[in-house]
Amino acid sequence: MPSDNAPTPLPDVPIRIKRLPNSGGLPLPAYATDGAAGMDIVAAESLTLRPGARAAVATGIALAIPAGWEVQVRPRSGLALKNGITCLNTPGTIDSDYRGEVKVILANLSDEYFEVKRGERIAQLVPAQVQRALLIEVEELDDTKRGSGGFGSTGR
Ligand SMILES: O=c1ccn([C@H]2C[C@H](O)[C@@H](COP(=O)(O)OP(=O)(O)OP(=O)(O)O)O2)c(=O)[nH]1
Ligand SMILES: [Mg+2]
Repeated sequence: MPSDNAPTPLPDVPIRIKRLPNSGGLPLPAYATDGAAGMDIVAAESLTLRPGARAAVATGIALAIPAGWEVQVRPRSGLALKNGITCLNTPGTIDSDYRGEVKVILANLSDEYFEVKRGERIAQLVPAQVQRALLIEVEELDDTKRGSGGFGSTGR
């Protein structure tokens, strides 16, 4: 049971989507369950990924994401765990001004060939609000306890 003080979910962000000529018969990205964070997106082509290979896989869709937002392309854990298939550039970034076909850059980290079948769900899309930075160039930065320590400097 949700508690009485459950936070209000953010409203759905509207994103215009266009089917491209190669999308015939394919479903649009969709949430698999009511609580799914990502919309599963399917491959619009079939291909074979040899061990260690990567490919930009067509999805048959293009988006117009509202300004101030992006869409992240993330791997599916089942493909990762069972087949060693991930998105090489995860999370992939779809810019709000990109109007080309959304592609999923799959990599086969396993030692077996992997068949991507057209219509198979290969990744998931998550919209995210983007905060842009204003860079302020300075001569000196303030001191901190960490300083330039990093990359395991605090121990395991
Ligand atoms: O997984 C991805 C990542 C990117 N893109 C598209 C949409 C994105 O807006 C564009 C550019 O992506 P990114 O900025 O990550 O790549 P880049 O190498 O910096 O290319 P560019 O110089 O075009 O920005 O490529 C995809 O379709 N799928
Ligand atoms: Mg870029």
